[in-house]
Amino acid sequence: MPSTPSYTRQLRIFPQPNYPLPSKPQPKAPKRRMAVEKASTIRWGILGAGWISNKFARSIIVDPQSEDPNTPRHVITAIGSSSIEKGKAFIDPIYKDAGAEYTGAFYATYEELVADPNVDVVYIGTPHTRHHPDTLLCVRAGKHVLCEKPIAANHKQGKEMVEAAEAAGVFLMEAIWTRYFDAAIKVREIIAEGTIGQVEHVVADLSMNFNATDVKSRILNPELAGGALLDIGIYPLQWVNMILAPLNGGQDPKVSARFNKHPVTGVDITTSAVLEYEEAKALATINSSIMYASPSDVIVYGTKGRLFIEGPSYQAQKLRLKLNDSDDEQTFDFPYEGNGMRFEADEVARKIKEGVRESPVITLKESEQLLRIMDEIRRQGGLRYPFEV
Ligand SMILES: NC(=O)C1=CN([C@@H]2O[C@H](COP(=O)(O)OP(=O)(O)OC[C@H]3O[C@@H](n4cnc5c(N)ncnc54)[C@H](OP(=O)(O)O)[C@@H]3O)[C@@H](O)[C@H]2O)C=CC1
Ligand SMILES: O=C1OC[C@@H](O)[C@H](O)[C@H]1O
Repeated sequence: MPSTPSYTRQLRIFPQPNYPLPSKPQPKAPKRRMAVEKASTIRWGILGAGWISNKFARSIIVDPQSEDPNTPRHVITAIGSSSIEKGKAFIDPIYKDAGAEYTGAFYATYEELVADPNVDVVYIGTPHTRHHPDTLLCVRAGKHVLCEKPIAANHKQGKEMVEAAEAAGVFLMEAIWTRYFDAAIKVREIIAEGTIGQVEHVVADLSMNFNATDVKSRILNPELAGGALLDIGIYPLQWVNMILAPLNGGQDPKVSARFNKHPVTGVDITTSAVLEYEEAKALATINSSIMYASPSDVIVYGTKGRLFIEGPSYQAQKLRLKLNDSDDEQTFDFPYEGNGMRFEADEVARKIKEGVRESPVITLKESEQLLRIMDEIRRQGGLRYPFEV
């Protein structure tokens, strides 16, 4: 007779993760604009006057600035765009909305922007395939860089960028802004304190109906490294990796992935992947689609309870905690004014002033790891970009 199987969980000893915090947690946004005595100023150049650059510039100029005196004050000193007219149409309304006037420079080439001595750090808001050449241009000119996500279209490009930044001795960070919200900091705290026990499974999603029809757009165009994974799938992936990678001994997770592809351009439009973090003894599922809208939540299941991160998962501000030994659910709200991109900008400014070359909240090693994972997901899904062939 075979012995009755025991479903009792074997006692497993898990290290609790020691998640990094931003160098100084952001104080709550003030209700009224306040004059804050600042230790110093950080001078931004904006490269690419497109949609997200607009959000970023607004967040650091129009939204309330951090009250922390050690967080430098943000100013924009240069705009690099395909034309001076576009640059002006981009920045003038932003400064006007802040009750000020833009007095910085305009450049019609990115090369001129990186030669401007009045720029400390460049925000790169260009399409995915431009991140590699644009970052190389900036760091080789001695500029610090905050580069939009994904930091590169593939790992080969990302590795070169990291090496170039190291060689130049400048700061480089991938703009995973999600990690700098108070809600994300709280998630790291709750898990690190062991409140939900050992993390067994993370289920993370970001799906939005883009109604994308233009096959030349950066969302659908493989020449611009389009597709759901690189544009929005990176958010569920970064949540999962933020939670599980510190418990996985530096190893990449094992990947099992499938794509639903665009009928014309072949980029992934709906993406699912199971990730196995072997050493952490945990699984994760990431889902992302540009064909439908979902609640876009993240749920972290632990042995003592679950943590629900309310969507959209790129910009969390509400958490719900349900422990096994209680019928109640605890809610945590982290409201903020504006779109919240200023929190990552604050981290960049503080780190540059501290003289360090990266942020512990999203290290360059992890950015490289995210690229390796996405490369593998694309390999299994059968998506190679034209510039990779
Ligand atoms: N953090 C977030 O929430 C978000 C991040 N993003 C990321 O930001 C990046 C840009 O996205 P988004 O702002 O939507 O893109 P847009 O197309 O709106 O803007 C990109 C800008 O890059 C410049 N550019 C340089 N080369 C090219 C090229 N070959 N084709 C098109 N534009 C070019 C243009 O500016 P110019 O003519 O002025 O030089 C253009 O306006 C992407 O990497 C995306 O993943 C996007 C949205 C949200
Ligand atoms: O980062 C992003 O988040 C929001 C989306 O609208 C956008 O396309 C994407 O790049």
